[in-house]
Amino acid sequence: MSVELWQQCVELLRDELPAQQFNTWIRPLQVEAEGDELLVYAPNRFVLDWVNEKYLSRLLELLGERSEDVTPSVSLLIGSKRSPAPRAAQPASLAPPVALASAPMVADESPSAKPVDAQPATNPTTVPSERLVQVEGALKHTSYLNRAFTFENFVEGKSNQLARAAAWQVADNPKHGYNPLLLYGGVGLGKTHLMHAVGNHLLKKNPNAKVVYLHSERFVADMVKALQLNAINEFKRFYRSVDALLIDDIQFFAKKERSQEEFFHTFNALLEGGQQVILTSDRYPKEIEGLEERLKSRFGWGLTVAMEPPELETRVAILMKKAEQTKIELPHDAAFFIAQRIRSNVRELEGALKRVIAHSHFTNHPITIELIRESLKDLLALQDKLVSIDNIQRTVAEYYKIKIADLLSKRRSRSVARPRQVAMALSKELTNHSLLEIGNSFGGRDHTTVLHACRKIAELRESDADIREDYKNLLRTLTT
Ligand SMILES: Nc1ncnc2c1ncn2[C@@H]1O[C@H](COP(=O)(O)OP(=O)(O)OP(=O)(O)O)[C@@H](O)[C@H]1O
Repeated sequence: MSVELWQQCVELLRDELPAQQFNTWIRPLQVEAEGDELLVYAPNRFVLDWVNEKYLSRLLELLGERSEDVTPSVSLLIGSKRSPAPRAAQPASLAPPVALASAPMVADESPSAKPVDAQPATNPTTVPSERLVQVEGALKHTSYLNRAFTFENFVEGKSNQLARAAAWQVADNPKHGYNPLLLYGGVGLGKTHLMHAVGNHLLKKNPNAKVVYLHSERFVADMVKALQLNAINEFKRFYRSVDALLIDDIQFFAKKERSQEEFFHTFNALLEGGQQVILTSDRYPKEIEGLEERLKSRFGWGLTVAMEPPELETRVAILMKKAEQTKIELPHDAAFFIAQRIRSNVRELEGALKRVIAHSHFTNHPITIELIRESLKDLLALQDKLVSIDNIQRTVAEYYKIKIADLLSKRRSRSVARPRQVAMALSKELTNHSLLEIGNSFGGRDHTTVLHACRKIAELRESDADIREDYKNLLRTLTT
């Protein structure tokens, strides 16, 4: 059984699963061959159990179809390829009670390799008190959490459900949740909000808890300062004494070797001490260039969850929630209008709402679609310019590698008809043109053809992973 064959099957599974599920459960798996057997490593028991329950049988089926008369033999383990749990050393009792004829499981809850290069505890410092105060001064600001970022204020939707559940688990059950918890995704999608929500919840449960939040650049700056002041020991002690360490945007650690080194040791010390670590990143950590492999591998010990841009219904719910918080009356159709047009991320959505509210206060008029059009005039004009039917046709043709003329033609072959339907559905979703106008722009088709295309694509987005992915990619290209 080869690793390549496994990778092929993983690729096939990628087509069958929504991207978020794939990224959360399948992507962190590592694999290596041992004789005829494949050893598949999950970063923790949670992932292992989930993969075992939900995806392993499908993977075995795919492997079976491709490995002719050999019965696929796969062992699912906890650990990682570079430091796998030594199988021979595991007593039989480690195998969880899951019967899997062709996929025996061996699990080791704790990461097998203790960090060999973890630094010993630092000696008590003898630095003069003045320097100590300076360093503490530099560190003090780190502990402030944004009290407004709570679970209650966080609107749940398909795109953030998993991340919210994982964060809640950590908040409600630290030490038994995932450690580290790493949330990743594009800008303004609520990573910082969720991270603070955990911190706030920990503080609510235990007001004496030392919960420290900071941006990774702050960590770097503090470390540089501590080095300059020859007070790195205080720095180490401070960060290792926390109950929970929350670090935002760890991609900024890339290429900062000394900081990574320090962070690595802090991280290990916290994990060993059972203290909680929560991290965010703007991309999948394995894809951060200039980040040491050993750090990437440590991140995998906990749970890594993707956050996606919210879908329309969630955007509407977020707007309603924000309006409620500011005690502003926002009619549902007005929220819908804004949510339909501002789709890139939640921060932009909030920004648009703030502008609308300010405009309403300023003119002393209630919030109506008319008022929204007026207050977001420049934004909407810019968007209309970007998202014209012409632009949609150009982008779709490019994406599917067909000619724009094909989209407008009468050709009915699948390779052209499906992209045409996608382009029509996108035109309906992203522009304010009527069905009739859209039909006219696609070679003079009537409005029922456009309606049929929109329904067909909506249906396929539910049932066909390829179309779902294509549509998502095209939406992203056209709106960001
Ligand atoms: N699901 C949500 N419900 C309510 N508010 C949300 C939600 N998601 C994001 N927000 C709000 O959107 C704004 C941006 O969120 P946040 O700062 O957490 O994004 P981020 O993913 O950390 O972005 P960046 O990578 O740019 O730091 C915040 O004001 C936050 O409260």
